[in-house]
Formats: sequence, C-alpha cells, structure tokens
Amino acid sequence: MSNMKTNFDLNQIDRLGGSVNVENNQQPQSEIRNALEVRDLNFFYGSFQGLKNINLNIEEGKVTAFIGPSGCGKSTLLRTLNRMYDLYPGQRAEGEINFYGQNILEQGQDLNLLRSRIGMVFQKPTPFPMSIYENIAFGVRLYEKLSRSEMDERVEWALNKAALWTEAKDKLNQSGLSLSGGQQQRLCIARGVAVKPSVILLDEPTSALDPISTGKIEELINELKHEYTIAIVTHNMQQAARVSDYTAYMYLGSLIEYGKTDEIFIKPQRKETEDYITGRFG
Ligand SMILES: Nc1ncnc2c1ncn2[C@@H]1O[C@H](COP(=O)(O)OP(=O)(O)OP(=O)(O)O)[C@@H](O)[C@H]1O
Repeated sequence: MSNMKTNFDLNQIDRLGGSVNVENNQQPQSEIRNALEVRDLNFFYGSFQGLKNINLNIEEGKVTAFIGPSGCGKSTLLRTLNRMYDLYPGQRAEGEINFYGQNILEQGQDLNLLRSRIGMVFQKPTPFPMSIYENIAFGVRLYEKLSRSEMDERVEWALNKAALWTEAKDKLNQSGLSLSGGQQQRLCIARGVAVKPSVILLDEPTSALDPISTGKIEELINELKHEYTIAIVTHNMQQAARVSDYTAYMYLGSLIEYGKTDEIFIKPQRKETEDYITGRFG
C-alpha cells in the first residue's frame, strides 16, 4: 500500500487526445486508446456484492452502453467510474479503474476534480434552482477564474454543445427550472460539458423524456462523441443500438458479454445475451 502512487494530477488529463503520463499504456499510439480500463472490479453495498469481477475497457471518443435487466448493476458500474458512490457511507469498490493509466480507486484523490474530468448526468433532470446562466457558470467558477466576457462565451459554448442555445439565449436569466423536461436535461448536459470533462457518464438520460426530447438527446450524444468519451446506461435496447459503438450486457452484477454494438446485437457469442436481446428474457 505504502508504495502506491497517490495524488496524481487529474488536471493533466485533458479531453480527447490530451492524455498524459501513460507510462503503463502498452498500446502503440496509432491503435485504440482507452479512456478507462476497469480491472477486477468488485463493488459492495455493505455486505451485498453489487458488482462481481468486472473487466472492461472504455475506448476514447466512443459511446459505450451498459444494458441488462433491472438490478443487474448498470448504474452501480457507472457510478464507480467517477466514484459517485463515495458520497454514500458503507459503499466500497475494490480493484482498479485506470483513467488514462491512473487508478482512481486509490486513496488521496481530489474527488471534486475527478468528477469534473468524468462528469455525470442523471436520469431525472436536476438543474440547480438558479438561472440558466448560473447553472452553467457555477461549476466553471469552481475550477477556473474567467472574466465576465469569457464566462459569457463559455456559457454560450456549452449551451451550443448541448443544442440548447437557440432555445435559451433570450432567457439566460430565467430559472433553469422554467425549462421543459427535455430542455432541463440538455441544460444538465451543458452544465457537465461546460467544465470541459474528458468523459461523460449518462445514467438513463432519456427515461423521463418524451420521444422528441429523447431524439434530440440521442442526436446530441452522436455529436458529443466526436469530442468526449461517453458511457451510457439505458433500459432501451433500441437506444443502445442507435447510439453506442460498444455494448456491455450485464446480469446479476456480472459482465456477461462486451463487444462492438453491431456484434452484440447481430451475433452475440453468449446465449444469455441472445435471450435478452431477442426479448426471450427480461
Ligand atoms: N444503495 C443501495 N444499497 C443496497 N443495495 C443497492 C443499492 N443500490 C443498488 N443496490 C442493489 O445493487 C444491485 C444493482 O443495482 P443497480 O441500481 O446498479 O442496477 P441497475 O441495473 O442500474 O438497475 P435498474 O435498471 O433497475 O436501474 C441491485 O440488486 C440493487 O438492489
């Protein structure tokens, strides 16, 4: 334990193409690069084991979907990826989650900084009870000192990234809560993007939304993946097939099958996956 490397500089890990300090990375630069590498991950809610020996890589600049029946551990896995679980007593993870080669499960991390590098958007839109502008500026101020005009630019940039600028530009001072559910979710995505993370975790981001808002968020995911690495939990298999490059099928806390989305949906290797995909199970 005492020789473990701690307090690595998360600030050094930028967006796509900006990874540094990858001395452990065995892959040649021209090949696939992983933003996250999960190794022998076990997770416990008290004495209940929610994740069992998970191993998977999350490729940089791609969308990875976690699917599986209710209670299989999809959200638990997502919440380990930026240590969101640390907010709750009695929950613990064992193993390694390497973020560009740095194990984020080690002691001594700056968890606020980690969560700014690996942002998260929840199932229910959760705007802060403040203006649309402040919803975005608030998080940015925690990490950067920007002038008013720079902040104005950042807010516009983030709202543009989340495809919300046109709808929000004339009411930046209105409460974020005055937006529709779909707009609120895009505001939450804008808020996440505004601090320029490397990875965005989406936990069933459209389950509370109507089909039109869902379509907009799916388009947005397709846009954002050019600049960010995305992991998404979804109940909706069609959605996983539409938006993701890789799919992980989970069951009872285990990763049953993981691969390219086309292969998982067209030619799964495991019978359990096939049964789930074809609706014979779950
Ligand atoms: N706070 C908690 N305390 C104890 N057990 C929990 C807690 N949260 C989740 N679990 C258990 O961990 C397992 C995995 O839950 P998780 O929420 O990750 O599943 P999921 O696949 O995301 O499910 P769903 O699709 O229903 O959201 C379940 O058995 C669940 O009951």
